[in-house]
Formats: sequence, C-alpha cells, structure tokens
Amino acid sequence: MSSSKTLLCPAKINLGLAVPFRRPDGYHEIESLFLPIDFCDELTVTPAASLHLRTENLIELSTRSDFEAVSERGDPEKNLLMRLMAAINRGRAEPLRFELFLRKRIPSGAGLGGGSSNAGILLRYLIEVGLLDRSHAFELARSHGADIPFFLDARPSAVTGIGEIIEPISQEKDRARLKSIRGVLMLSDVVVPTKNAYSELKRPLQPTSQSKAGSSPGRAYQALLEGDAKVLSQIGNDFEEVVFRLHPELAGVKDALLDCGAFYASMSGSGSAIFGLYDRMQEDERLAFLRQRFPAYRAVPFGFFL
Ligand SMILES: C[C@](O)(CO)[C@H](O)COP(=O)(O)OP(=O)(O)OC[C@H]1O[C@@H](n2ccc(N)nc2=O)[C@H](O)[C@@H]1O
Ligand SMILES: Nc1ncnc2c1ncn2[C@@H]1O[C@H](COP(=O)(O)OP(=O)(O)OP(=O)(O)O)[C@@H](O)[C@H]1O
Repeated sequence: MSSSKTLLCPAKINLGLAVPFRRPDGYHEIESLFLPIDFCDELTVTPAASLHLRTENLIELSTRSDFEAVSERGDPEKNLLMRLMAAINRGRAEPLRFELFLRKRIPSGAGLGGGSSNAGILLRYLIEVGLLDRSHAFELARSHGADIPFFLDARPSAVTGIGEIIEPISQEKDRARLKSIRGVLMLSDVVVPTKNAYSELKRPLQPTSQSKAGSSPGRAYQALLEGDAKVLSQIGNDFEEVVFRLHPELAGVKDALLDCGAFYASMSGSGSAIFGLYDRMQEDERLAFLRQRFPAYRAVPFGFFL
C-alpha cells in the first residue's frame, strides 16, 4: 500500500429511535432505522514515517471548539481515530504508520454519529486493504462506541441491541425512491452529551417497554418508501421528550420543518440535529425560508448516502 486514499465518512440520521430499557452494564437497548446521509467528513489515509493526525475544521458553529480539542491543535491522542490506531498498534509487532487527514464537517453533540463514522470508515478501509480482519475490526468498533459498528457498512439498516445488531434493510429496487427524497438538517450550537441524554430517560433495568416511540424499523422503512406520512407520524424518537424539555426551541424547529412541507421531521439520535424529509420540490425556497426564520441555525440540504 503506497498511495493515499480519500474516504467519505457519512453522517447518519435515526428515523425512529426507541429506548425500551437499561441493561446491567449501564448501556441501553435501542431499536432504530439508521439511514446514512451524504453530509460527510473526508478522511485521507496516507502511508507516512510516523502515525499522526492532521485536520481541517470546517464546522461553522460554536461547537467547532469540541473538535479543536481532539485535533492536532488540542490533544490528538483523544481523537477516536488515534485511539483506534493505538489499539490496533498495541497488537502488532510492526506498527501501522499513516498520516490521517480529516476534513471535519459533521458537528459533535448533534446525534449524527460524526466521530463514529470516522472510526467505522477507517476500520472498513483497513479491512479492505488486508491490514485487519473483519472480526477484529468489529470487536474494535464495538469497544470504541455503540454507533461505530453501523459505519463498517453504512447502508439503511434496522439497528438493535446497543447498536451492534445491524440488519441491512434496503434493496436495489428501492434506490430510485430513496434518491428522490431530499432532506434538510438544522444544525445548532446546542450540544447534547449522549451519556446525559440516556440517563435523563430514566429507563428501568428490566426489559419492560417504556418506549413512547413505537419504532419498528421495518415499518418505518416501508412508510419511508411509500411516503406514508400517517404511519410515519406514529414513529418517534424517545430522546425528543427529554431534549425538547431542556431546549424548547428545538421543538419549534421541528414544527417549522413540518410546516414547510416535510412528510417527516424528527430529532436525530440523542440530538441536537433536527431533520426534515421532503419530496424533491422547491428546495431553494425551503432553505431560504428556514435560513431567514432561524438565523442562528445552519440549514444543510442532504440526500441519502447510497
Ligand atoms: C444515540 C445514538 O446515536 C443512537 O444512534 C447512539 O446510541 C449513541 O451511540 P454513541 O454516541 O456511539 O455512544 P457511546 O460513545 O458508545 O456511549 C456514550 C454513552 O452513552 C450511553 N449509551 C450509549 C449507547 C447505548 N445504546 N446506550 C447507552 O446507554 C452510555 O452511557 C455511554 O457511556
Ligand atoms: N474524530 C472525531 N470526530 C468528532 N469528535 C470526536 C472525534 N474523536 C473524538 N471526538 C470526541 O467525541 C465527542 C462526540 O463526538 P461525535 O462526533 O461522536 O458526536 P455525537 O453527536 O455525540 O455523536 P452521536 O451521534 O453518537 O450522538 C466530541 O465532542 C469529541 O470530543
């Protein structure tokens, strides 16, 4: 392996996210439809004399400082990419040495899985070039973050367990429909630490369902393909209740996305990003309206990453 390779690291959104209970290990069981989107970071991997991280921070929000803290301008050893490489190299006689150049667009604390995507895409690349076997990569993914296993093969999937049970759900015949859907992401300076969001749910230890989301990923996916707003309106994200209580303005953003024609709108993951899904029409007008109404937010158009 001598040349460099640039890899896209897609963000994900959750269409429906149910959290029925807490487990004895402190993690929570989830049930969600994960959809990768074409809002991406870019990771360039180049063989080098030493292992190091170089970054370009393209996050246009105050939360850009969270990423600065884990860049070469802060403490790069805290970056998930470097933590993963350290774990891989601990088990090798000859350490892997790369320059990892990350162009960062996906904000942290947004529920978009940005850091997890960087990690999953790097692991996938190392599998592809024969430097890591699949089962070791999966174990590293699982042990470094609940969202990372999904990004080893980022495609529309029903995700359960704590995030490690992943069933790809889309078929080739769905492609045209999925491509016809346009989304808008509303990004803000609000950071929701994932750990706090889970503990605010106050879920019981035993597997009795307290979820309000009623999220069946299969049902959510069918309704998405059919654009069935009625079924989709019954599919929710359990985190909205606790996050909207702390940040009521986010509920207003979701309502505005629905008011301007979304057939579905929701918070992603544990927040704070809010997304709306639209049939492909009047995108420019929609973005102009949202940007004028919410000047403190970034309205980012997206499609699915297929
Ligand atoms: C909210 C989601 O984005 C939904 O897709 C994910 O569940 C979050 O996954 P993540 O950010 O990769 O989470 P991790 O970095 O592994 O965990 C952060 C913290 O969130 C809590 N956590 C996370 C995932 C999970 N299924 N149950 C949890 O209780 C744990 O307290 C954990 O210490
Ligand atoms: N490569 C990385 N990209 C982003 N954040 C990183 C990275 N490595 C470490 N971090 C740290 O991880 C924290 C969480 O970042 P991440 O991008 O996973 O956001 P998130 O919105 O919490 O994701 P989730 O969808 O899992 O809720 C950041 O605040 C940052 O300190």
